Amino acid sequence: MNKTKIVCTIGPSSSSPQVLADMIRSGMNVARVNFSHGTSDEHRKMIRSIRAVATRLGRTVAILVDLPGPKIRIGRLRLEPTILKRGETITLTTDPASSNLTAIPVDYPDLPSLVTEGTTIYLNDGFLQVKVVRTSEQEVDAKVVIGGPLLSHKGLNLPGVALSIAAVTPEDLAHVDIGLDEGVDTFTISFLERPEDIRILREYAQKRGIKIHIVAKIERAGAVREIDAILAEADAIMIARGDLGVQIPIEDVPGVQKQCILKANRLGVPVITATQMLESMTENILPTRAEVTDVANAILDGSDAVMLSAETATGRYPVETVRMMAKIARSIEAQRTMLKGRSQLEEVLLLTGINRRELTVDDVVSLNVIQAMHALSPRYILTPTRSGRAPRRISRFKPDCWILSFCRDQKVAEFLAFSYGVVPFFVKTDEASWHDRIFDLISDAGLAKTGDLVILTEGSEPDLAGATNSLRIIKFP
Ligand SMILES: Nc1ncnc2c1ncn2[C@@H]1O[C@H](COP(=O)(O)OP(=O)(O)OP(=O)(O)O)[C@@H](O)[C@H]1O
Ligand SMILES: CC(=O)C(=O)O
Ligand SMILES: [K+]
Ligand SMILES: [Mg+2]
Repeated sequence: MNKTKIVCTIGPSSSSPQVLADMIRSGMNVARVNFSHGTSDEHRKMIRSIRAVATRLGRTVAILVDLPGPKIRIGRLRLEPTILKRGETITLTTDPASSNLTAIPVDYPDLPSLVTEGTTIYLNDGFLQVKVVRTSEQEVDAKVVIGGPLLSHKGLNLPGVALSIAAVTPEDLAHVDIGLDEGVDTFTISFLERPEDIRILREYAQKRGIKIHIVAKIERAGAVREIDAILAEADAIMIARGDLGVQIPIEDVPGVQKQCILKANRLGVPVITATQMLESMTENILPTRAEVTDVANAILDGSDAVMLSAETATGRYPVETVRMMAKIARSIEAQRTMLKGRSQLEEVLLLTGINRRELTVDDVVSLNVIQAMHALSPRYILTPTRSGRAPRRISRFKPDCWILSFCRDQKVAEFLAFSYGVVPFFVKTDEASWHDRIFDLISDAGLAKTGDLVILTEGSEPDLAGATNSLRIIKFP
């Protein structure tokens, strides 16, 4: 099994129970349902189908609802694909009832007022570019600079233009209601720039009495600037390289990715690296060498999870792509210590702690767990947890040893599907002492035998979240 978690976008290529089952068996940990595509009925059906298949296989698959946010999109095209030719002038219309049959519909009424003559508009993650020549109340005429085929519902980007709406729109809140009705509790916010949007979404769910997990998508220049504030509010972040690569210069993406990963690791916030990871597998049975190397480097840098988008949503080889992702992960994970020795994060934390005495109690406990692991090569790290914080603090170092985590809250256990090397167990127990229950569980599952060395973290007040303050090294009884 791979320690790096694999997130797969579900779409037409992967919605059948057979394909879903094969993807789960091949290593899918999280199913992403992008609410930007399809109808509410389809979203409900998809969520139920993913749950049904996972239950049948006896596997935990977390479901991630990706909210559309203020992303501007092309509407439904009359001609699929519509070919844009270099040099020709096209018309974008915001009027759904436009009589201009060749005009390209856009779902954003403010578009004509946001652009002026000379503005470059990027379509389909920047693969197509047009330059505005004139605007009217409901139309934008633009000259094609970079042409090619355009499909319905592809994104439209205006880098640097301030969008007039918040990242959590009224439509998003309606989508959240559907997700919550279906028992989903993990949502992404797309195109956010301000950490307030995370609070708005959290409070909305809280009004229904539900605690949700929020994944902040880093895909605008503003989000990169606000990364520290966003990391303080979000439960996880996603480096959404598709839109990011248009919103900031594409050559800046690798550096931003590395910075975001290190900052997220430092705080123990799970980080997903996303988009075009094995893009060529949408068409081909094998990825390029560059793609394989990109995935491996994203993992070595400290990604908790890697994501597949069109590869599994609309690609020809969804199952083979998941299998390939899992193989790349397993190979590089086995070489981690040899290639990097002590992780960059361990260095950073040890140095700040020694020089500036800034380490917190849980920094020290998690560092000690890692030191003990290096010295003793235990069978497992065992972490009872209330909030998921203790396993995440250890997981951020990307240890070679599996972290088995035990949790009384099913939603908290499910969210650990986003953390590297963590295997969550949902334990139905109110016993004050977890130990016997945990040891029974492990030996029943055939995971350890008498005499195996394990590291166990503990809190002096087991019912308190964030109270882990000690570790024990024990021989499995
Ligand atoms: N449920 C779906 N139905 C049809 N096509 C889908 C679905 N989900 C994804 N896709 C297709 O897969 C491609 C990549 O998926 P992805 O989820 O990354 O979407 P996206 O449109 O690029 O938007 P976002 O920026 O929100 O991720 C999309 O462009 C879309 O064509
Ligand atoms: C995943 C996503 O939203 C992006 O790459 O833009
Ligand atoms: K989306
Ligand atoms: Mg995006």
